[in-house]
Amino acid sequence: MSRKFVLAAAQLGPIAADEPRSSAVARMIALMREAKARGARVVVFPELALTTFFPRWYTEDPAQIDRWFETEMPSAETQPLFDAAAELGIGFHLGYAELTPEGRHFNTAILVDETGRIAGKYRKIHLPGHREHEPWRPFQHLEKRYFEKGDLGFPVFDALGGKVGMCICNDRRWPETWRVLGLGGAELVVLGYNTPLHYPPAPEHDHLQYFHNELSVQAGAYQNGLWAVAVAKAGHEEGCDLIGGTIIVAPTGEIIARAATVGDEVITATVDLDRCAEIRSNVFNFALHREPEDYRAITAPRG
Ligand SMILES: CSCC[C@@H](NC(N)=O)C(=O)O
Repeated sequence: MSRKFVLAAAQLGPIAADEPRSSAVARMIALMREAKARGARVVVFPELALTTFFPRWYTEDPAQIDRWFETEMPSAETQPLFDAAAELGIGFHLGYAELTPEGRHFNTAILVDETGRIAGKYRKIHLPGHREHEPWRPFQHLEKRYFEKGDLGFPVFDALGGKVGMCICNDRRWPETWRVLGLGGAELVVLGYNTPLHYPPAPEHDHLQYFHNELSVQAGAYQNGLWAVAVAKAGHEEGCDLIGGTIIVAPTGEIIARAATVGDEVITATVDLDRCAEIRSNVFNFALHREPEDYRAITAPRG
């Protein structure tokens, strides 16, 4: 299978709280068709792409929370997305809230290959925000309340003719995420995000939200010699502004495609997985130049 292909990132604009999943799925199918028309082999959708970003609201009622979660994938409501992908022969990445048969809640993403097979699944490890209601905030960020920490590590999957790693939103800010994926051999990392423009605990950093997104993804790509795609759910959603800034980044750290809006938008780039060697055989040749004996503090237990 060719290791050179067109990759699409499908940014989503806001999803209202009362927008049915069928509407979000229809929007994604339209973006998927556009991606295919532009020659894409795979299209990457954002974190929690089926619903509004519900951790912005506090509730103690489990039923109010569970309604945002998927108990099966595909489900009746998401099957049309799988059907469209099979019809078009295109792979996709989808973020959603997962409720397992055991009653466990995860912030999850799957990678579906061009044959319709679920080739990979990841459950978010770095859960940002807080657990209890903090009424002083203009909106909540209750991922620590509504999700368990992911239990699948940072796996790397055989897909798209190469090695594909996944992470989700806040994970992208942590160099450890990228290095573990890089050590696992990832040649492409796919991720989605919901990032509010306003960060209530440190509003003096609000103007840096786009910069920090690019800084994190570009550094992760370059320092591990891999391709990265980071895809936003963007725009004014239920009173909260979410950044756009969807990007595709080469192993050199260069941004080669960037969204121009905060709405539904497809961007594409030609990805050659063999280009990872430009970095991985040189400055970040792990076998030659890494010094793990001196990195032990990184994996010391929380103190
Ligand atoms: C409250 S922390 C900042 C927001 C966080 N968002 C998610 N979804 O992880 C992010 O890292 O983009």
